[in-house]
Parts: sequence; structure tokens; C-alpha cells
Amino acid sequence: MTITPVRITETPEWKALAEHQRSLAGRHLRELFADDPTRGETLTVDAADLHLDFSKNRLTAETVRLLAAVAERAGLRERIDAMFAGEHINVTEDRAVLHVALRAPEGSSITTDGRDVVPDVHAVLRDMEDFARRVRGGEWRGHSGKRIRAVVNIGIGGSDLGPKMAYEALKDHTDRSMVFRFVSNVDGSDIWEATCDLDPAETLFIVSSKTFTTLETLTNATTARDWLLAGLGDRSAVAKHFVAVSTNAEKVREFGIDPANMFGFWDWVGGRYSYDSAIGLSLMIAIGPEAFRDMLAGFRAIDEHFRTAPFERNLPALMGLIGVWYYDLWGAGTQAVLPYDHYLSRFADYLQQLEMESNGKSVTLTGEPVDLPTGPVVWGTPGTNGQHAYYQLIHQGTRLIPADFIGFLHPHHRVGTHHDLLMANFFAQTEALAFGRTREEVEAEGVPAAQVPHRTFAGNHPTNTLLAPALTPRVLGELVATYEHRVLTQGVVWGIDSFDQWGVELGKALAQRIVPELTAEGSPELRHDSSTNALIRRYRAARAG
Ligand SMILES: O=P(O)(O)OC[C@H]1O[C@H](O)[C@H](O)[C@@H](O)[C@@H]1O
Repeated sequence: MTITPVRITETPEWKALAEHQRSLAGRHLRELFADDPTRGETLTVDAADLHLDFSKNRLTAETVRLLAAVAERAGLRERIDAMFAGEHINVTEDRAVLHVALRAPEGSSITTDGRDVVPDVHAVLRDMEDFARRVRGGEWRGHSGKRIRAVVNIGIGGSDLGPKMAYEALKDHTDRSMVFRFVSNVDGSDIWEATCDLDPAETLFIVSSKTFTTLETLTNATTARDWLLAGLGDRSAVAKHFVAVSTNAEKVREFGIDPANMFGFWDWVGGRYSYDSAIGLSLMIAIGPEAFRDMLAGFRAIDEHFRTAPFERNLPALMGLIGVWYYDLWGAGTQAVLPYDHYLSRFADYLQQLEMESNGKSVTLTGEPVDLPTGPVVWGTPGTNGQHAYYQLIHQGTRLIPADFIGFLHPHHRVGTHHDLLMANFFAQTEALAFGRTREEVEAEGVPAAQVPHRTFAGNHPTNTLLAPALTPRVLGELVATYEHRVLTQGVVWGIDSFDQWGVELGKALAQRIVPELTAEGSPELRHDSSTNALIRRYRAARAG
């Protein structure tokens, strides 16, 4: 598919937005709220179970109208339609981008390259469900007949971050009689820690890799197999203790896993968009097939909303456009994501790959340099911990840091007054960030003059507030789909390919070259730069000693 990206900065829609930004540049959120006391109710949008209040942003209803016009002009409507139609919108890899098919209802149809993929998706889902039920029910047993008590997912990047994040997020819905671990790092400490207290007879490894060629995953899987065989002493044990999730049956077989024990997916699922495919098998075993289906329904509800809602009322599109507004017109370089739910401890890690691998690009679809800053640095940790660590910089530092606050009306556990305290902090932070505390207010409190500048809060720090009833499987699906579509929205405005990741290759290739330089007999000659040469020599000396 040929997509000619729009040079958005040259369009009248962008120019009108830039002009409008200048008119807002000197205005404080205090003034915007004073001008329009209803904005806390009007600058909001609901989609499925999510309520987005975007009123505490440096914008007005006019901004929203102009941002929506930019999205139209950039071709977002056409790109959404092309994505859902299975067209090859991943231009540089010439592939469809169909994570939305992973949650399409049975009986619907999405065709790409002449094939309806929805029946394939449901066939794999049924296999996963059957397997998950057998493991959870104790029917699938280990080689020596013992019940499986531990599930270890081995994968990295998209084959790790999604299932790990979702497992943590939905921990309260998991089978607590089982243990779930996620191994990703090629640092041997990861697999060592994950297995050191497990019984091989009760352990199931799920080797998850789209390509089944990833160095880290294959190294960890080999180590896991050695560990299993050392414990059980019989090569045929692999069949009961190893399953694979991949698109590459040949490599799975080569590794020694029977393709009958493989759960497939397809090249039209990007790694970072894949945890609702078979890559989520460990998650499904943890939470059960019904909860997994609920999660898919959540994804689907947001897909439908994103596909059909006008951009001015489109929650993921608005989040994307508000991001563009800050990164490209106000000079913000980062995006904080601050969930006030302890179980979302891995959410920012997951979003880092989703957003930064997708939109960390500097050329357009046609290979020209982009004309605007692209993807922000995404980071965050669950509240309230960050309040006692880095929020100081958001409140009183010199950088503009747009932040998404994510909170839930109902707690997982009714523990004393904890939830009220958590949510009081949640509401207080966005209020403090927006409105701050003026010099006059500080002085009126009788603060000593020398301290006044230090205790004055400028405010005007923008935030989105996302509120949902509770962090259920369904709501998690809604949240993740929101961020997936936020990424597409921004990528379309920037005219980039949000679905390739060529930038990961160089480091991988160099590492492959360096491995024999560290390990080969006779210390082969080094031909790197002087820094890399010296560092490798230092390592070799330590290794030899
Ligand atoms: O699932 P795999 O093929 O093992 O890939 C795992 C990860 O590695 C690569 O380096 C990519 O940058 C990621 O997008 C991918 O998720």
C-alpha cells in the first residue's frame, strides 16, 4: 500500500492550530477555569467504562475543534478504515496491522491478503482455552504425573511486557494456588531467580517469541530446558513441560518443541500489540478463559468507539491529539502516566514499548525527515509512591510534563480507609498541578518572606484524568486499546510508520559480532572504536582472571 503522508505543518489546519496556540500561550489554567466554570463537565468524554476529564489541559473547546481538523487533514479517518480493512498500513514491512482482529467477535469478518482472519483467531483462542482449562484443572500434568503449579513465560519485548503487565494488573483475578513468573533478560540472574525455588516436575515453560529467533529468549529457553532435564533426567519430559507461542513453526520444531504444543499467531500482529493474542497464554492460565474473554470485550468496546466516534468525542484520538498539542506546540518531551492502582505497577513499562518503539521515528512513511518532534519519553509509576519521589519536579521544576492520571472508583480490597486516602491524593494532585498556589496566597498564610518564592506553586501543569469503575479484565482491555489507538493517532499526524522497529536492529547485530570476541580462544583482534576496544579488553582480562 502506498500512503503519501501529509506534511502536516504546511496545511492550513496546522497553521490555524499554531496560531491558536500563540493566543493561549500566556493564559493560565486558573483563567481558563474562571472564563468557563463548566469546563470541568464539558471538556470530558466517555467511552465504554472510561471517563476522560481533559479539562485540566491548556486548551479550550476551540482547541479540540482545531485538533480534530488536524486529524482529519492528516488522514486519520482513512487510516483507521484502512487498518480495520486489513490493508498494509505497516508500509516499510509491507504488512497489515490487525491487532483489532484479535478481539473481533466470532462471526464477523476481517480480510487481509484474501483471507478472513477472524476464524483463525477464534480457532487459536479455543485451543488456548482448552489448554488453559486443562492446566488450571490439573488435567494437564507434568512428566512424572504431578500437577503443574508454576508457569514460567519466557519472552522479551512484546512477548513479555504485555503478559507480565496484565498478570500484575489482574493479580486479584488470578489462581493464587499457582505461581507465575516472567523471564526476559539474557542476564542469567533472571532465569536463575525465576527457577531457583521451583520443582521441575511441577513447572511449565511457555516460550513466547513471534520470530523464535530472539537471542535472549532462545538462550533462556535452552537454560530452562537444561534445568528441567537436570531435574527430571529424561528428554521426553520436554513434551509435558514446554509449549511455544510463535508465528514460526519451523524454528519451534528445531528447538525441540512439538508444533502440536504450539499456539500460533500471525505477522499482522506487531509484538507490542500482541498480548491479547496467544502471547497472552500465561495470562489466560492465570486468570482463566472467561476473564480473558472479558478483557477482549473491553478491547473491542474501545475499538468500536475509536472506529466510529467523531474525533472531537473520540477518547483515544483526543488523548493522542492532546499529546501532539504538547509535544509539538508547547515543547514537551515526555509523557508521564501515573496510575493510582498498585496493580498497574508495570503499566508504564508496557507503554514504553508500545509508544516509544512505535513512534520513536525520525523519517516519514516515504523516508523524508519528519518536520515535527515525534514520540515522547513515556514513564511513570503508581501513585502515591511517585508523589514522594519525583513529583517535586513536575510541580516546581522548569519542564513541562503532561501527565495522565488513571484512577478507579472501587478498590480491589476494602482495607480500612486506604482507598479514600489514595483517591484523595489522586484528586489533590491534578488540582495542585493545575492551580498551584499563588504568591499572594502563600503570603496570606504568614509564610516568612524568604520562603515565599520556594513555597509558591506556579501551577498550569496539564493533566488528563482517566476514571473507571474498577480495574477489571474488561477495563484493562479498554485502557490498553486506548493507548494503542492513541499511538496510531499520533503516528498518523506525524506521517510515520508506527508499526516497524528497525532501530532495534543495529545493537542486536553488533552484539552478535561481539560475542565471539569475548569468548573465542586467542582473543581475536578488536576492530571497534577505541572506547569499545578498551572496554572489551577490560572484560576479557576479568574473564581470564
Ligand atoms: O517475539 P520476538 O520475536 O521474540 O520479539 C521480541 C521483541 O524483540 C524485538 O527486538 C522487537 O524490537 C520487539 O518489537 C519484539 O517484541
